[in-house]
Amino acid sequence: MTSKNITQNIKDLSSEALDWAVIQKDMKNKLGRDIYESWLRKIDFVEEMNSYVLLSVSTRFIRDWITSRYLDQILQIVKIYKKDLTRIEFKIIEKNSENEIENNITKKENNENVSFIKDTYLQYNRIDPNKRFDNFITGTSNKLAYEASMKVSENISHYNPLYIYGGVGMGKTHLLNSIGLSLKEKNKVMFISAERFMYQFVKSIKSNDMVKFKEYFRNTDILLIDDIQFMNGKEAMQEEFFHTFNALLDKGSQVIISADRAPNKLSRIQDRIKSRFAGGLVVDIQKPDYELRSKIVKQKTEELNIFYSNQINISEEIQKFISTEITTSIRELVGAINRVVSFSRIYNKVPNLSEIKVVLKDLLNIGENKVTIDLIQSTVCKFFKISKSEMLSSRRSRYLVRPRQTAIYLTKILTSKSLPEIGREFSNRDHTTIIHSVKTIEKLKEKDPEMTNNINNLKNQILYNKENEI
Ligand SMILES: Nc1ncnc2c1ncn2[C@@H]1O[C@H](COP(=O)(O)OP(=O)(O)OP(=O)(O)O)[C@@H](O)[C@H]1O
Repeated sequence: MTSKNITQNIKDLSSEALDWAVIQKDMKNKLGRDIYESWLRKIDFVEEMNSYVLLSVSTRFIRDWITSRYLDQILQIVKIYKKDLTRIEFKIIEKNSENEIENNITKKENNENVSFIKDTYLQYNRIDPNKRFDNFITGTSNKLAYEASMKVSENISHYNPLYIYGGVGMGKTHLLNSIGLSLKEKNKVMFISAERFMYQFVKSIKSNDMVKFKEYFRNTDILLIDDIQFMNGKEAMQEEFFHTFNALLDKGSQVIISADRAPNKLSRIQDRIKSRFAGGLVVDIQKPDYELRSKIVKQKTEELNIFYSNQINISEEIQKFISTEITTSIRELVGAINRVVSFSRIYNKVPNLSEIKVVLKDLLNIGENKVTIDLIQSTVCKFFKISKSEMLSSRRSRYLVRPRQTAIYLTKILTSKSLPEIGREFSNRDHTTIIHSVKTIEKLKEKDPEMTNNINNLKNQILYNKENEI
């Protein structure tokens, strides 16, 4: 199997019809089970046109939520299978029959004296048996977080709350899960992501089930809450969380929190909550150094080799290549090994180094992507001869609006930032302003060659530090 064949196989995928079930599976893997179950599972496929795909959801709220947070990632996944699709459109199709079914279930369960709401939580309280302390590999960057998690599992309320933070894919969920696993025999454990907490919270308000919601969360012995940064800006949810949190600490329950940043860096989260977080034990997980990366690669390769009865022998050279090149996160590292193993099983041979480069192309690119919003803003400001404070101001003079829209457009196409993230970097503008800016520039590009020229020029400067080539 040559690199050309592999590339061809990847290309061949584009000629097949879009299989929504496959895309849903990818969304689940890429964005995680919680986000998938809460929002993405509700998306139905309607039809595929030349350049866009039409999907449906049942309410405007769900559409807006998905559009503002996950649209980019969904499009990226869709493009893997159909690179010609450039847009996703949503249609609202109300699902009365689904609501009726849900109401009937509620009634049935109420009759049987089983709390509907409680069961709903339990469905999402699944602890993953594969993420344990004994398969968490430690190194300098995560040792402290690991040891603190072990301590909490041995001695509840010793450090309360325990707050673990670190970048994406560094092992925070793995540690929270391990704590949950080791304490669940003797304690009532609740493991939930902040996103799911929010979803249940909104659902309980809508269905007048707040009492049960409060009771359920306040009755737990161990509350593990993942990705707390997600609460940003959601005042009502923060209020509820704060009271739940205090009630739990008062009764001696253990609270463990994970986030992508330190408590004092959390944005749009009430100060009293941040200060509560900072009052417990705060530990971070840093980026893995080479030593840890190579330990993980070695151990995971050995595990998989044993699992597949010694049929997969990934050479030291390849192990070293992966450990050196994939530095972004442990998730990428583990993903890379899994991909190499899948390749070996499909093609019945271990890939050589040049094949590895094809198989892991997208992962290897991640580390090289150095385009930041700051770079885009500065380059655009220099190009249009305006200052950065003018660009970020709220002034609407024409000589500022176009450069601002251009910078927003370039951020959208050159980075993987979501619309709200881009909005925040442009002085907290709303995501609808961001959508409007992108659409305006797209339209202008179609009819104004000067605009196309400017955009190409700017793209070159940002990506390659060159002025005139594309
Ligand atoms: N030290 C480690 N040893 C073994 N596996 C690890 C380690 N750290 C992370 N992993 C694995 O890497 C993957 C990503 O880890 P995890 O989901 O815990 O990251 P995270 O920090 O919670 O990321 P996110 O912020 O995206 O939720 C998981 O499959 C996890 O089991």
